[in-house]
Amino acid sequence: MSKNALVSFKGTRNINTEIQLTGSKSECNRALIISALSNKLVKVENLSNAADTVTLDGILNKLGVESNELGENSKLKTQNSKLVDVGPAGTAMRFLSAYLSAKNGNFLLTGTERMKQRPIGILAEALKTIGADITYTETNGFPPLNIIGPLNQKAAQVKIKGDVSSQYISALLMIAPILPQGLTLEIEGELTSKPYVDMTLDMLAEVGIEHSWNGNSISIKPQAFKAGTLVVEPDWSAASYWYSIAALAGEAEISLPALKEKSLQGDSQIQKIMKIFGIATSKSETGISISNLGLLLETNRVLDLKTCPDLAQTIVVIAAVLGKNMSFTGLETLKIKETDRIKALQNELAKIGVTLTEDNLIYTLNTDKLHFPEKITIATYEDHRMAMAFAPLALLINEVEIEEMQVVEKSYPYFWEDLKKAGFEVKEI
Ligand SMILES: O=C(O)C1=C[C@@H](OP(=O)(O)O)[C@@H](O)[C@H](O)C1
Ligand SMILES: C=C(OP(=O)(O)O)C(=O)O
Repeated sequence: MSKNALVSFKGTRNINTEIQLTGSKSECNRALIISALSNKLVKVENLSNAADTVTLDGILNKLGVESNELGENSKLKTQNSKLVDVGPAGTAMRFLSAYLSAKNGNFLLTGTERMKQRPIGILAEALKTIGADITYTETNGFPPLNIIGPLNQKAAQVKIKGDVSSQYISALLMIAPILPQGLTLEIEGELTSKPYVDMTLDMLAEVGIEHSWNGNSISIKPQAFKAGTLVVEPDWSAASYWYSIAALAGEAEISLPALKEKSLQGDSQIQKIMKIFGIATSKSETGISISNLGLLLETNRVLDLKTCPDLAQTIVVIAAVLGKNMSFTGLETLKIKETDRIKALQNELAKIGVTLTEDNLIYTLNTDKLHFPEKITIATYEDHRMAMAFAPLALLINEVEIEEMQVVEKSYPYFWEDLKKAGFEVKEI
């Protein structure tokens, strides 16, 4: 049985701290795949300690050692598939589906029970069109996948739906340069989480891979990776919890070294979004610094979060506890993440009298019955972001119990230590 965290904050709600955030898991997981595809010509610096990154790194290292043992050019003769378990890591599942299709071997790619409910058919079918040998071993369209590589390229052009997960597109773009005919993706429908596709293309460009993007079509020709080092920046999604702490504190001055205002990560737009909650961001000598100006702007507006889905829980919870009846769009993909994040938010916000209701894909908070009990217990649904989005409530509620505290490992393993550093009391119970 895993432990819960009992979080509290004693004394005046004044936060003055410096937090060194771990590397971005999105950048890391791309860097690791690119490094493996380049046969280690590309190096990675500032690897994250996020469990999703540690898992992917471990898998790629193990596969690398095994393929070296067999010799560079020998075809794997094994009949039995090799088990590759990504646990809860969505990027690892999606990126490895493409990577393993291009590799020599017979793999059973699987993950947690939740991973088996997260759709992968759009990516798997696109890979099959390109020539991959993939079968669903349990449910059509969902992991686990049996992948027998390397693929024999049949098509260089593939249509792919863009509105379910950008990770499918990133996965395909990363293997494109090593495909004999390269790849053109024709994106159908609106592209969700677009900054993550930009991040993929920018990181590929850093190691010499060129692309063209015209209208809805992205092309990458077969080409070689250039030797180089991909240096990972701190995680902006993790930074969002410090914006939340700043917003709920009376006074706050939080320094986040090494973060860049202009980042490859789309979640850096938290800087702009948080202005409406009175949080200012400034450049410091070491990184960035955030402070609470105590000024709340007019929040009677609709915020579109399609380009930053991982910020949704943070922002919805901040608006809820500050009593802002805001509306949000672009939340469609939240239902297929670590949990159904809409349901999880609705359940947990109900505990402070707040509702989140949907009408025509517009989600609206009603905070008219907002109240803060003496103690609240938050369920986390195997979702790191539920734990981290709700923990800052300890600035407003005497005791906040966060169930299954280890969930934060997925992207921000030192979250609880960092909270303590900032003056929170965190007891494991
Ligand atoms: O490519 C990435 O690194 C990610 C893309 C996003 O997923 P979707 O594209 O499925 O929205 C995001 O939610 C996830 O945490 C990381
Ligand atoms: C959705 C997330 O991750 P993934 O899809 O990689 O599991 C996340 O980190 O919020």
